[in-house]
Amino acid sequence: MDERTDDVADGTTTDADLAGARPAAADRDERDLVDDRAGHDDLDARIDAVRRDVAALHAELVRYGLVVWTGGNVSGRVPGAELFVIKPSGVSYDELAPENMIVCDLDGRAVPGSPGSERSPSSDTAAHAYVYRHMPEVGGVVHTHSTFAVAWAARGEEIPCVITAMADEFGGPVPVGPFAIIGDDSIGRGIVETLSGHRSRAVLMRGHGPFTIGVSPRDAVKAAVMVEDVARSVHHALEAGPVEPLPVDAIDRLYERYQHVYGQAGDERR
Ligand SMILES: O=C(CO)[C@@H](O)[C@@H](O)COP(=O)(O)O
Repeated sequence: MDERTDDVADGTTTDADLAGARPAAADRDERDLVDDRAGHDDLDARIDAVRRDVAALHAELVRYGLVVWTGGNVSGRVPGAELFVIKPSGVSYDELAPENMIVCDLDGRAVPGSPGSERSPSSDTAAHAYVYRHMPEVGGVVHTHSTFAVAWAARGEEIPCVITAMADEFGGPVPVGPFAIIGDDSIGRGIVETLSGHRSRAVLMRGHGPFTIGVSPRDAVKAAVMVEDVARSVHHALEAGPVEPLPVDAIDRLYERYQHVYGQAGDERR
């Protein structure tokens, strides 16, 4: 191990120092992973804050019944740095903690020697990284296998906007993205191609399940909770018979109200 990695072992080097390190692998981009204006000390604090936030938000997926076993994942962009934090792959939700979250660059590579990097990052890391590279406004990404949203994804059907809760949260139908197999950029590309310029913060990846985005990890988790809620409601409505989409002007008015009036002035989506 080089001196820098040795320092990590005894705690004298932090994420920030490593995140500022020139990429170790020769084939890495020469881009700077750190916003120089911010400085390293502040960066370490920002990374720690995202670690805490992302670790805590995984408990919300369990709380709302959106995942089973080790399925699903949450990530959060580190403000002012070309980095994001994501959970380790296949680790029990009971074990997840800030110190075992994994800091990755925007190519989805774990920062060498950073706390948690001894484990493999989520198997969806490439998808999350693709979204962060191509949607700079996105601060958080979530994936779940929540039952009703997965059922709509299995059928390859968008969820029609037939209730005001959908107009509020998604500004229209929840769209379906392409069938894509994990292992390269195809899931991430499907998310970006479907959601770029779209009001919805949720996409039903065909044959797989929901991915959601947000201005923050918490915003993306909220979208994951709400897409499962509306998927369930609309499914049950359809069981009783046909449904009618809301009028477009009503959807527009409800969406605008929800973005700019609902909640408090300091809310993050304002
Ligand atoms: O859906 C997939 C992959 O796309 C699951 O493996 C995913 O929910 C959980 O994987 P990770 O534990 O994050 O590696």
